[in-house]
Amino acid sequence: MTAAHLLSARWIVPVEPAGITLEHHSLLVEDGVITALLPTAEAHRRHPDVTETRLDSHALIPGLVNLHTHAAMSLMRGLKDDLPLMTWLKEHIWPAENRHVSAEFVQDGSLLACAEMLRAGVTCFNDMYFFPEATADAVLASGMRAALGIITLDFPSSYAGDPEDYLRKGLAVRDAYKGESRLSFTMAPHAPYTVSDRTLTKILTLADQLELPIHMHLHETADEIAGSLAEHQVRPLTRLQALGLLGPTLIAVHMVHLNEAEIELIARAGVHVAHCPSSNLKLASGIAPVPALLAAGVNVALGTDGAASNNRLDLLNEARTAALLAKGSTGEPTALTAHQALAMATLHGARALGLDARIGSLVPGKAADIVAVDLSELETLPCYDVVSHLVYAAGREHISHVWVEGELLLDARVLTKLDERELMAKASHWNRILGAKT
Ligand SMILES: CSC[C@H]1O[C@@H](n2cnc3c(O)ncnc32)[C@H](O)[C@@H]1O
Ligand SMILES: [Zn+2]
Repeated sequence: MTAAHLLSARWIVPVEPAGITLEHHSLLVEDGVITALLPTAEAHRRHPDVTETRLDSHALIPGLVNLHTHAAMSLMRGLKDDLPLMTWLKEHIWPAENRHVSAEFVQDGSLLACAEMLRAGVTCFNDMYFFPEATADAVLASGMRAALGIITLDFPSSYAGDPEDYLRKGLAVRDAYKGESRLSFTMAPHAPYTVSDRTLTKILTLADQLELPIHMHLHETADEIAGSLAEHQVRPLTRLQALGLLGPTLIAVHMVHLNEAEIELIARAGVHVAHCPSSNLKLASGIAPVPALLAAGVNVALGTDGAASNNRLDLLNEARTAALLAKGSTGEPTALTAHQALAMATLHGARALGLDARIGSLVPGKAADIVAVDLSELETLPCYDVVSHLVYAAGREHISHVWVEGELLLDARVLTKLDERELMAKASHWNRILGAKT
């Protein structure tokens, strides 16, 4: 996109202010930033010489924010299905990771995931995986944004030997990519059952010193709670509270098993929740109490989790699933509206990452991270309510264009910076390696 550009669309859903859909409006984008949102006729009068992209049957929405994934696990999609979390992890995923995960694996898997996410309208994702430097390179090649986890586990992997080693390596990656405006970092202890009190305390100190969010799986399964009661005599949240981890920098992933007191506790502490409905359903972990969390004032956003447990990196589908689950589990059709679901897929994720001053809605002053959805296909006709269609009727196949900082990354469903054939060849290569019987 040139220095100044008009994006004119049939509809614009800015997400902020909430509940608004504008018809026949334009976004003026200058040097990657939205500088005006105005009626198209007025935009033509005021800016007659500015180049324009006309999207006459499309809705423009903010880029989607995937608040929890393991991008490189796209190469493990469908490797092992239909198991509960701990059997899946201990008997299949962790052994496969120990044998196969390298910087090359992570780079190829992350590129594949970036391609899939861009084609699904995701412009920013919050990642937690081994070799984050390889994910960083993939993100920069794709043009997306990402928050990368400085991961920690108390056991060794093909990436690091002990918690100090994990932290040293992760912090070095953060130093190496300083100044990359599309990258940020989080402290990412894997889960309460894989990280000790001593390591968690160290991570909290680092997070405070470096002003980084903390990204952690939490209260995912009933077994996790039972294990914590057996080992620590308290539930995981109580343990983290005692360690001082509960606060507005914590992004707690899953939060399926919560009692009323815990919902109040995290609301008061300002903890953010990454709700991953498809992963929770597929691993039979349970259903997170999202309506109760929202009623308590918790910022709830959406994640796909990795492609090995979902098996799609499709955030619009998570918005639909979240809305349907909330209604079905409460018997209340207004428990989670389409507008709320879209806000969870955009602004709420940006807020959890501390990026809501820059992304998450289409308002002047924010970066031009924009998605165009084509609503002229027969699956989305007729159209009475655009937001209803975005959440309940449209699919990722209707996403036509994606921009990050005004840079066109998906043009009529074609990736502009990534080579789809090369990605497919790499996926086949790893398919042969991980699929080989030994
Ligand atoms: C420290 S790198 C991330 C680590 O997490 C594993 N993982 C993937 N999905 C889940 C999940 O739903 N709960 C817990 N852990 C998960 C992944 O395989 C890596 O080992
Ligand atoms: Zn996860």
